[in-house]
Amino acid sequence: MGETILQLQDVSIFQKESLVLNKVDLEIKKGEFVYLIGKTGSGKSSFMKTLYGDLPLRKGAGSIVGFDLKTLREKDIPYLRRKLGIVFQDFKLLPDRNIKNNLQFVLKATGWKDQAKMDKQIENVLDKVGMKTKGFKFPHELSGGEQQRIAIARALLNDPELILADEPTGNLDPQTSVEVMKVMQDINKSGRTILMATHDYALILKYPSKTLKCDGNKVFEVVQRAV
Ligand SMILES: Nc1ncnc2c1ncn2[C@@H]1O[C@H](COP(=O)(O)OP(=O)(O)OP(=O)(O)O)[C@@H](O)[C@H]1O
Repeated sequence: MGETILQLQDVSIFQKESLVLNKVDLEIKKGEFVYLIGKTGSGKSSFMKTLYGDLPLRKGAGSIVGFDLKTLREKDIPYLRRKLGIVFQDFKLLPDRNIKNNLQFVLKATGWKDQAKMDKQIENVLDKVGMKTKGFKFPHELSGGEQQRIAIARALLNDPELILADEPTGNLDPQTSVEVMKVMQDINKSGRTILMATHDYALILKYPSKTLKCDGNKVFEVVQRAV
C-alpha cells in the first residue's frame, strides 16, 4: 500500500495535566480500515480529538493528511477539518433545518458557492448512504440509524482523505449498527481511509480489520484470531 495518511511518533496525549496516552507510534496508510478499541476512559476520544485538532499535540511528532499536528495553528484547523470527515456517536445534526439544509450549511461554511454544484454534491453523498429520498426530512423525523447515515453523508461532503468516526454505532441497536457499518465498509471499498473508535466487538468480529487498542496509557495493535 502507498501513501501515509497518518503518522504519529513518540506521541503523548494529555488531558490537562494528566497523561492519557504515552509513547504512541503508529502509521495508517491510504485505503486502510482501522478500529480503535479500549475500555471507557482509556483515551479513545482524546486520541481522536488530537487527530482533528481539538486537543493540541504537546509531545511527539504527528502528521495527518499532510498537516503537521505539532505546528498546527488555530487558523489551520478549518483547513485540516476539510480534509477529514468526522462522525460522532451523537450525530450532531442541526435540529432546526432539514437534511438538505444541514448538508448545505456545511458546504457553505467550507467555501462552496455555486448552488447547482452544491445540489449535485448533496445528492451524491445522500446516494452513497442510501438516503437520496430523505433530503426534505428534519432530523427528528429520522431514526437513529438514518440520522447516522446522514452524519456519514455530511462527513463525505468535502471528499475527505480520512474519516474519523468516534463510536458511530454507539447509540444504535445491533441490527442498525450493522447497516451503518455496511455503509462505512462501502465507503472504505471506494478507496477512503477510515479510523473508527468502537466498543462493539460483534462488529469487529463480523468485519475484521486492523485493530488498535488503548490500554494502560498505550496504543498497540492487537492481532485478531478467528473464533
Ligand atoms: N475535557 C477533559 N478534561 C479533563 N480530563 C478529561 C477530559 N476529557 C477526558 N478526560 C480524561 O481523560 C481520560 C481519557 O478519556 P477519553 O474520553 O479520551 O476516553 P475514552 O476511551 O474515549 O472513553 P469513552 O469510551 O468513555 O468515551 C479519562 O481519564 C478522562 O477522565
